[in-house]
Amino acid sequence: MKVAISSDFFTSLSKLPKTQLNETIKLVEKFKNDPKSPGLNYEKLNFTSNMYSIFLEQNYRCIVMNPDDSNVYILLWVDNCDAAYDWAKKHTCSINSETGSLQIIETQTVIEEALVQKNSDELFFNKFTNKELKSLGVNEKLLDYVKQIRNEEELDNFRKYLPEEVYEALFYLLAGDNIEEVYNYIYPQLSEKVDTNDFNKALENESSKRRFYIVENDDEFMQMLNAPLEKWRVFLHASQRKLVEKNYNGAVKVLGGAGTGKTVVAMHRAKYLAKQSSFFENKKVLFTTFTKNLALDIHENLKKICDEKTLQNIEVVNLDSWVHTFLSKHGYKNQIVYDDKTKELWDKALILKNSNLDLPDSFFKEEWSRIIQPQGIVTLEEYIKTSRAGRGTKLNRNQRKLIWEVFDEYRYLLISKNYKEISDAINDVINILNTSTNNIKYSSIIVDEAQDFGMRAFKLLRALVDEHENDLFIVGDAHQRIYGHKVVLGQCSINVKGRSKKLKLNYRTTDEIRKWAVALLAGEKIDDLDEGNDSSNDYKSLYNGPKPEIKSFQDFNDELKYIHEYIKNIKKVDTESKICIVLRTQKLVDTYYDYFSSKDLQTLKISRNSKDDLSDTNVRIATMHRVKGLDFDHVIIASINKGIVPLETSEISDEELINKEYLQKEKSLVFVAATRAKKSLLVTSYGLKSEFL
Ligand SMILES: Nc1ncnc2c1ncn2[C@@H]1O[C@H](COP(=O)(O)OP(=O)(O)OP(=O)(O)O)[C@@H](O)[C@H]1O
Repeated sequence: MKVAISSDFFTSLSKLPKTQLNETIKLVEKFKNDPKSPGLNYEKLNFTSNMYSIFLEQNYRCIVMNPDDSNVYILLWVDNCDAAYDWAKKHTCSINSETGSLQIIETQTVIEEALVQKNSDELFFNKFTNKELKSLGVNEKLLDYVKQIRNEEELDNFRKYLPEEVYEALFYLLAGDNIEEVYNYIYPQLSEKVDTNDFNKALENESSKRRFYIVENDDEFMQMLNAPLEKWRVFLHASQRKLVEKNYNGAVKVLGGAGTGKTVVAMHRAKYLAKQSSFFENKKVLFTTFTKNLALDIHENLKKICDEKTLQNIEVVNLDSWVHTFLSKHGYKNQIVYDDKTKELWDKALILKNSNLDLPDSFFKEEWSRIIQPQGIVTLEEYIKTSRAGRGTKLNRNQRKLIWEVFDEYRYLLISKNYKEISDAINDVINILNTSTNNIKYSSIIVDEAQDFGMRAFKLLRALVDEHENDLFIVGDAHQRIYGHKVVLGQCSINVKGRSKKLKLNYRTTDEIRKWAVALLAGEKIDDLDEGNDSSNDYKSLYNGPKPEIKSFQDFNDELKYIHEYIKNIKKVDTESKICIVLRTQKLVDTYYDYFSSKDLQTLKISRNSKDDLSDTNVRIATMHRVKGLDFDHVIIASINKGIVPLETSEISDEELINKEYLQKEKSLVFVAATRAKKSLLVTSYGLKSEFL
């Protein structure tokens, strides 16, 4: 017996009134345990083959499919009696003879409506034969309609009638790919001949899994029923599922533009590994991120997709917190410090700068963070021998000696205060791990936001998991690097050769917003977290919406008033939507927060230490750094003025390479902020606007 539930069923379930919702959940539980249970009141629908209705109280019905002579039962829809019958009359659920996927097709409706927007464009799909279109999964009944589609707008109108993978295939054809390319991308695994009566097999088809869930695990299933709206929890895209459910012969790297579901994939991967209990020997899966608030959000989301036992096998923590906890357990006496605490020490150390060296102060800090710290250099001898590849200024032996005096002093000052920079603290962890008998090791490590991790962090992660099958799963996107410097995984003993993957479909952002954001980074060289480069050419979004609105104002008050009105207008039509105002600095966050709090607008600041409460509809205000990894329906990036973005800083160096990297990071910050938006993006400035606009 196989019991499955369609994604449309979840959608219809989420629209039920509370009483019917609870009743349906009870019924579904009964159904799942035994679809033939006498307690289920079945009625054969005579206007369709294979479909039945099950009675619920107060005249509600579930529509179920049970193909002839099969042991497959699929829940398709739930609604009030008339609407449920109407749905069943208008839809068929059958196996596509070309692709083998189970497709729900709306047949009895006036679908011409979707194609009313006649214009002079030629009928785009006319140039393809029926056989070609059918090979991509287009149902026989829809062929004539598909052939009337002229452009992307019409395809979008028609989208609701097409199975997702078929829409995608047509979208790629419109974008210029040929039939073979599209076929290989969407259906890479198809080879066998299709049996259109084998529903058991059809449910296992990769495309079917995007809309049918086979009920196997009770706890997991009940969790899904209680949160039916967020589809990513259950229905992964085939390209995502492929990465999750596979055994790899070592470390894997997954790249993907903003919103392509890297975090979703990483979470499902953690679940997949944590369920393989044989693999454990009491070791857990570590899921680590760069920022704390994202780790908290991920933990909340994992609770929604994992049963309790699986969840217990996963530890979710941002790496800095992990390091703090580990060291305090080991009686560490030093205080881990960040830039705010070290500034004073640098000022003192730089007094020793030799006046014969014509180098700005910023040079020393850069040299420290790019060469000395990542490579763990502690003596002059090591520094003299070290390669400084990638640094603009050349240094001879004597110059290195003179420079070292400043570093020596800076390190002395750190030691005298019992301060440790995070990378030194990480080194101490590695040393403890190497000497300790009670070695903490994980069965697997999943790394999200990998682009922001430094070299030492990766070395620590390497030390925390032995090299074996499925040891490391690293996801990231260097377009979004806003903290650290480029790291080459291969130099951290992490070999991903032959195991580098890429996600290409943006699920979050409209294509209009994606294009605007990608254009910000045009011409920048973006790395692939290893030795190569990454590109955005193959990164697409299948959603459309309004173009980003870019507005400049004379002064601050005009900008604030406009944003206020803009938000009020969104709230009128999209009352439950999540809106976020994103700013470059914390000071600006405070200013905007004070202003809007004094108006009739409910606002909240996103903090470093708390997870985002999805049910809260207050307008969020946050820095660009703080919104990393999150999503909102509407994003407003404000105060994009000259001097603020890119932020003018005394740290600007006269080394061309460094300045270029600084500018790239500032662009990445705007890129991250813009790509948080699902539906709309407003970008505002006042006075002189940023050069990025
Ligand atoms: N298969 C899917 N079906 C439906 N929604 C999905 C799917 N995969 C991802 N999403 C949605 O797309 C959005 C982006 O996903 P996610 O945060 O995992 O992307 P990301 O690549 O990690 O993004 P970023 O790098 O920009 O932080 C989320 O809202 C997520 O719920």
